[in-house]
Amino acid sequence: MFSHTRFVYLFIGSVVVVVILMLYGADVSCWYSTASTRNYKQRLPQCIIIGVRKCGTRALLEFLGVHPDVTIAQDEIHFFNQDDLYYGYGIEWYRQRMPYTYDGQVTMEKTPAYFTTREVPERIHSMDPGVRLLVIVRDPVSRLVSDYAQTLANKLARNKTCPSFESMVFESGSGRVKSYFKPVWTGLYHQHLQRWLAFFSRNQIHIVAGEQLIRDPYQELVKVERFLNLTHRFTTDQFYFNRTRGFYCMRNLTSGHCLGSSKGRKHPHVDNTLLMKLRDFYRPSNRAFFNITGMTFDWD
Ligand SMILES: Nc1ncnc2c1ncn2[C@@H]1O[C@H](COP(=O)(O)OS(=O)(=O)O)[C@@H](OP(=O)(O)O)[C@H]1O
Repeated sequence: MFSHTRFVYLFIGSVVVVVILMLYGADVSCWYSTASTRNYKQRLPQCIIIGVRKCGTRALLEFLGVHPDVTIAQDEIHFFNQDDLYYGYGIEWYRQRMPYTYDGQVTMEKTPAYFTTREVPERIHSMDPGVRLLVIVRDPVSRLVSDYAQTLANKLARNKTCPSFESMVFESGSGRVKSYFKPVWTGLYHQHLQRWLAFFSRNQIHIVAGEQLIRDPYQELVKVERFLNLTHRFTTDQFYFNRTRGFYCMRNLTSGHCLGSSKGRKHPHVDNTLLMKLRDFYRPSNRAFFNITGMTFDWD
């Protein structure tokens, strides 16, 4: 038999343990509210980061995941862009790839290939015409060099050689930009966005400035918070600048977390005349993009 005093000690001890766990960031809500009352289940995403590849999609997703009302799918799902594979499995397959969420939380996934794949806007629209979309963009010239840096790193990791940036991006005889080369046309943001606007209204699509997310993540995240009608829960101290990485990382009560080493690679040197040619190539598309979005960026 427990004495009265032992019971009091046990009770106080349990409260102390719970408080310590909460201080260390553990979610103990499930201990006092049953899963069924808060409807804990897998849901289709109410918000998708659709692109653009190499513009900061992973940083955006993980930073948004810091918000208590956002739950993110860790992997890129590629459901809507993989015709013969995943899309054929049906929407239930997709739902099962999503994290569990409570009522009122936003489920989010990111697959950058959605932005440039022709069939995807219609497919996402048929899943949910009211879905919110996030598009993060960056200077298309740096985006292209970043894409090349990734190809180069992957080849080197497999002990393979990689053609030069110049030979991949420019035609050998004429020196013209290979506009038909996927890494090049990915940066023609206005063309892709037009296809999305055939299915979604402009106010369903929020554009995130990639360079700004690098410089000051908090400010860009607050804009997304507003776009998604989330309660304001971001604070500046959730993000800290890591000098070694040269990027902002996330902080919780116990530790910090930076993105993996494949994010923020050193870019290979590209000759200035090639960069100038690429700037000329992208300029009309950039301007069309600024017109459609009603936004301007410091790349032109
Ligand atoms: N906080 C933080 N940490 C690290 N990296 C950051 C961060 N914020 C933005 N970025 C930029 O993200 C670029 C990679 O973009 P993505 O995540 O969209 O790449 S991918 O398409 O998923 O492969 C990556 O591009 P590169 O610098 O060219 O590697 C980064 O510039």
